[in-house]
Amino acid sequence: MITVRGVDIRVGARLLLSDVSFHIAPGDRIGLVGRNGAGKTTLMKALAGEERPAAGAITATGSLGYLRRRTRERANAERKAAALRTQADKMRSHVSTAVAAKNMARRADRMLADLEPVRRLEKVARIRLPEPAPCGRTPLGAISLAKAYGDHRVLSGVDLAVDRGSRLVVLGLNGAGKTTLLRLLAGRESPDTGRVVHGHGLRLGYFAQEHDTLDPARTVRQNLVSAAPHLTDGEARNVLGSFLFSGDDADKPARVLSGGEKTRLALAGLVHSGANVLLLDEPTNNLDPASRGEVLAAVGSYPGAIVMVTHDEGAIEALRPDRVLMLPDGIEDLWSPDYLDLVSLA
Ligand SMILES: Nc1ncnc2c1ncn2[C@@H]1O[C@H](COP(=O)(O)OP(=O)(O)OP(=O)(O)O)[C@@H](O)[C@H]1O
Repeated sequence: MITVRGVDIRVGARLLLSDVSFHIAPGDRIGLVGRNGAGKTTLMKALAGEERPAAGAITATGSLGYLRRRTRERANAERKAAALRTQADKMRSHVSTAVAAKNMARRADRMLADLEPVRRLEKVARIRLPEPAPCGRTPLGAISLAKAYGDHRVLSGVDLAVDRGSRLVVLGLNGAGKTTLLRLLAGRESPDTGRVVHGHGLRLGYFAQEHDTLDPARTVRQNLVSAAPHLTDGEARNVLGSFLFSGDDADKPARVLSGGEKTRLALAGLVHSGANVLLLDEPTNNLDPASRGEVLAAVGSYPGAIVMVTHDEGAIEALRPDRVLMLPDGIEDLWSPDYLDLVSLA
């Protein structure tokens, strides 16, 4: 699975590709068409990890991600080894530098010998996500939201615009109103003043910390199919497998699931529901490392918009937020890694 988001590629000073976004799922067949010099080969190199984009991001999950990392490491090592060899060639002819030249050439050889051979893909990425339903440019917004419980004012004057495919992380100390904001956006509660604005084509998916989106009496499979009714039996089985539910697990009632299993099931339903905006409240709570990895891969490659509350730095890395909203003040800013220090406090 590869997700390309807002990628710019420069060749020297020239901007060869600008704002390229698309998504490749396992089994997809894509033809790249363009005139000579349009950037087809450069884009292929970028997908393989040999070219770095000047802006935007290319992310790959599963064995594709592994392959891209190996390819990048190999390209770096080959560049360094070539530079060492060039330098060694220049120094070889002088008696005073001949020994150093020989050492440099040896170092270059060692650098290449240490590289793991680039392996062919052995299996495809496990999670295959459908495209979210089409929607307008800003599927979800909020205008001047305020909420109090009794005398306790939690939120006041919070404005928000969630653009298609955008990534927003909500940060704030305990009790700052993060869950309250997500509940207001999800329509689970009403604001005292202000309003939530639904844009054209909005399909909202809400992941609540308490898993109240699951029906405890229904089985794992039934819960998935009620969240994502378009799935065939075979697809539902594959989805459950990719979210680590195998064999008999599918027939268990949701009420017997552990906290981590409920999290996985709720997220499997959401990412396959056709939702184009996901509201995720602490989606990695209670997860063992394998489940957390699957969930983060799903979050990282989901092409719709996400509004996430989390105190998990790994979840932020997978999300790659564009913007941050700080509560209770409702201050919005472009995301910067400087905000990571605040994540564990949130
Ligand atoms: N139904 C309710 N009735 C009364 N007070 C509530 C209710 N829901 C939330 N609160 C209060 O509103 C404040 C904000 O709660 P909220 O759960 O939104 O905070 P949070 O930022 O998500 O906190 P945390 O990081 O601890 O999850 C808290 O003081 C909480 O006790």
